[in-house]
Amino acid sequence: MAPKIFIDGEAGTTGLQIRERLATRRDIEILSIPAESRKDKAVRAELLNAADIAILCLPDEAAKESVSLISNDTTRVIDASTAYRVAEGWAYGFPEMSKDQADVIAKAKRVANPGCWPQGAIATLRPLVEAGLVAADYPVTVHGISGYSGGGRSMIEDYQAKGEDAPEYMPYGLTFNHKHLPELKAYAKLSRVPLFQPIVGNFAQGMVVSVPLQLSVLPTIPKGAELHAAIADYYAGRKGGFVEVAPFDNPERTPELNPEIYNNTNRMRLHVFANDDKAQAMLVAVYDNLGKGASGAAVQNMDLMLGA
Ligand SMILES: NC(=O)C1=CN([C@@H]2O[C@H](COP(=O)(O)OP(=O)(O)OC[C@H]3O[C@@H](n4cnc5c(N)ncnc54)[C@H](OP(=O)(O)O)[C@@H]3O)[C@@H](O)[C@H]2O)C=CC1
Ligand SMILES: CC(=O)N[C@@H](CCC(=O)OP(=O)(O)O)C(=O)O
Repeated sequence: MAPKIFIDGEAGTTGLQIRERLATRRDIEILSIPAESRKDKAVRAELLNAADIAILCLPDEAAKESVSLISNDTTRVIDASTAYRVAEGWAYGFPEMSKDQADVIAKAKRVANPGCWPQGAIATLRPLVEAGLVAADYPVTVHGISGYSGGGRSMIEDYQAKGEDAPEYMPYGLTFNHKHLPELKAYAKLSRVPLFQPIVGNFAQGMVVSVPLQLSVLPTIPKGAELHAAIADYYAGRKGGFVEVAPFDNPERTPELNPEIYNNTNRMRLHVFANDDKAQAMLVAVYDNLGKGASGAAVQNMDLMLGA
């Protein structure tokens, strides 16, 4: 029998994109909730308990409610919200993050899908921290730009309603308390909370996440090529992964840093730029906030859990 998948929140931004990605799949059965019942606890409870895998595409509180409505021992969960990303008993749903993480996810009953922002910074920083090239207590700064779909249905409606009057460039997170900080610190293996300052751009989808590095403050100053080699080695030979590393190159500018180029794919491409004379570098990840940043990652995790 085909495994049953229930997307709780299937009418939202992330849920809809998961549905689209699964629309042609014949190896799974989608349990769909009638639109008028989508917030009805009893109907949700029934579908949650009937599912082999429930994918939660809900605000944090509603995701916690869904988990509490599961009364059996068989339904496995992928949660797209922030609720469980550093919680005990939950596997972090970034399969490429380490050599064994895909196996951990494949066996897990509870998987927390990563936040869109942290994934790019974890992908570039973790290999360097593990290799000892960037100290765990280095005062990391992360910044980036995301399309407005990152803010879900309400932000999409707001940008679309404003049309040409919508802001082209809107920095936020200015209290430096973004909800992604705990997972970013934990899975990049940092001992200090990073400074994270994101931006929303007036485009729907896609993102660029950057980590500038002042290498001169490190006890041993690595060259740009060493940073690149460590990152490239880290992801080399990972079967079925979606993280790729661009060749080491030092252009003044490049069209590869267009946030929209991997839209509607699950790709994440990493870049290292450096000036060895100045002991400066910048790590950059480019991907789709709704692909590897959300819905694509959820489908990747579902496939791992199904052994597909
Ligand atoms: N957009 C993105 O790029 C990413 C989003 N996420 C996370 O994924 C989750 C979903 O986000 P997103 O799809 O953007 O958000 P949306 O606001 O687009 O969708 C959320 C959906 O959940 C529904 N919902 C709200 N409360 C309940 C409830 N109690 N019971 C059932 N359904 C409910 C909403 O209905 P209604 O609109 O009628 O309230 C809406 O359809 C969030 O936790 C978000 O933080 C994670 C990574 C990236
Ligand atoms: C542009 C924008 O507003 N983006 C969202 C992040 C979206 C995301 O990653 O979702 P989670 O909330 O589930 O982590 C934000 O910064 O809060």
